Amino acid sequence: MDFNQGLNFQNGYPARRRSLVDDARFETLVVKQTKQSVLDEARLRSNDSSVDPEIEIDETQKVIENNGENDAGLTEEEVVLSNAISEGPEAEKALQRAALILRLREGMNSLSRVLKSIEKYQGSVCHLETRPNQNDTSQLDALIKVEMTRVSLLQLIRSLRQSSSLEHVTLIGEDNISAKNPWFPRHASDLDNCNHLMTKYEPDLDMNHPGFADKEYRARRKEIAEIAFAYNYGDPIPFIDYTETENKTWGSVFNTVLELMPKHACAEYCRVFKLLQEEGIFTSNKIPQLEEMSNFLRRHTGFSLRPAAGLLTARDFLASLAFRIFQSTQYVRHKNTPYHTPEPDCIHELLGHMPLLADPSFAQFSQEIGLASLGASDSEIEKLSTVYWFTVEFGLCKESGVVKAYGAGLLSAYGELLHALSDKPELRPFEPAVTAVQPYQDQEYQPIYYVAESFDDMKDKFRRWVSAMSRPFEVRFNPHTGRVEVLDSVEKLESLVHQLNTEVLHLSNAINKMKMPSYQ
Ligand SMILES: C[C@H](O)[C@H](O)[C@H]1CNc2nc(N)[nH]c(=O)c2N1
Ligand SMILES: N[C@@H](Cc1ccc(O)cc1)C(=O)O
Ligand SMILES: [Fe+2]
Repeated sequence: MDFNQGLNFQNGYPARRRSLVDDARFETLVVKQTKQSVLDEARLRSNDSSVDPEIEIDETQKVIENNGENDAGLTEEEVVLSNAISEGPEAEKALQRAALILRLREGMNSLSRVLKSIEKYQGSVCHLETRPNQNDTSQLDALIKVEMTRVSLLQLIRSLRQSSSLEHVTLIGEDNISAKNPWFPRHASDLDNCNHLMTKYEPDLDMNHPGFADKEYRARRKEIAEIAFAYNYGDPIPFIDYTETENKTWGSVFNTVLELMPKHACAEYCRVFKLLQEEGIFTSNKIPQLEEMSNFLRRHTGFSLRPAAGLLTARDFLASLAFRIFQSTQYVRHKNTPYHTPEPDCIHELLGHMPLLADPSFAQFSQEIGLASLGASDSEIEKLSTVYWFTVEFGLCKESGVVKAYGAGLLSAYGELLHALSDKPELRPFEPAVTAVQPYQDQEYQPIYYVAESFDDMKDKFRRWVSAMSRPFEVRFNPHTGRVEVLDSVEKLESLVHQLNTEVLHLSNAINKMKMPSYQ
């Protein structure tokens, strides 16, 4: 991933703010670069010599961990700040507004020292708040908004960090402090800013990735990711001329799923799968193009696709569902592991997710999850994505007493599908509030799956649980404008009620007409 293209800091909050889901913790640029060079070295060795790769991996891992620790003090904002400064003398002198959060050891005494430092670096204080620290009431937390040149700001932070009267200092983006008014996409075009990636399972960075030591594979993966980085809302999704190897990988997964499906997949999945075969989109000899799949979805449920460069943060991924948009990867898993891959690829998206997204009731439900995620707190996003994980990705349900799979991660990975339905894993009844706090990993087969009484029962339970979430406002997608509206005024609600009344009138007219003798 090219960090500059993949990240956008102008969209209201930096990536780290959106990805506090445990797994989704963003690496700082510094950590990433260090990791990259260590990994490059390791790769060189494992590519070009016959040294036992096991030993290499252990050693490299140690170096990564150490480096990670050393750089832990730099936040993403500080890295961005110092990068901005290095652009030239103009940039150095540009005034920057910023918010600092400080933990003061000696209460108000420390505060006066901090204010003096700000004065010394010719900064001005625009806002100041203090409160007792929640864990240790003898200490004080302060929020200080300042305005000063970027160079001075960086110097100030460094000097504050050295001060013994401060427990710690955090710099956060100026527009990132209001929890009451969080930024979230209001229109599908805003999703151009919602494509933050989690880099942990990229073949470039993860030594366990099946493509880690395959140069050609990594180049291809990168070439396809570039398409996603360059993509903007409204563009047609570029055609990919898949290689024979890629089509063969698809074919082997496709044929195995086709074989297992009648016995193991839920009815809704099987219904749309057949439709996709009839339309010639699902065939064993070629990977469907995202554009044709997007058009198919649009006709059935109004869902559409946009290309994604890799595994997205849960917040960004869920947000797009609010607009009935699914962010889909376009590259193909490594040929050596058709039965399972640690990161989503287009086989997972196409074979796993698409059939259910073309099902009207499931599409509606997916959009509701998306809407519930907009402006949700980090801990709510974490719960939401955990439930999503154990349902949409890895869910099992009963159908006339028989356990079937509806989770996309099972229907795109026959290795895991067979594992899930064997007697190896533990099966538990699906209960959103309990499932929401179950830890999971996505590198290997799951040890635990949740089984719903039925597919519909899962949707109902999930829906009820989602609507009880604590977000202090309600949102609605307006299909006429394609915008998400916050329902916060009597006027908006009145006009909505009017609109719904008109629809109800049409529905009751239809019922009355059907009841008339002339209709029979
Ligand atoms: C919301 C939840 O975390 C879920 O597993 C998401 C995460 N990011 C993703 N990103 C991509 N590209 N494709 C996916 O299927 C997902 N799934
Ligand atoms: N394991 C899935 C792909 C996948 C990986 C990670 C995820 O978060 C989701 C899906 C497969 O092999 O098809
Ligand atoms: Fe998925």
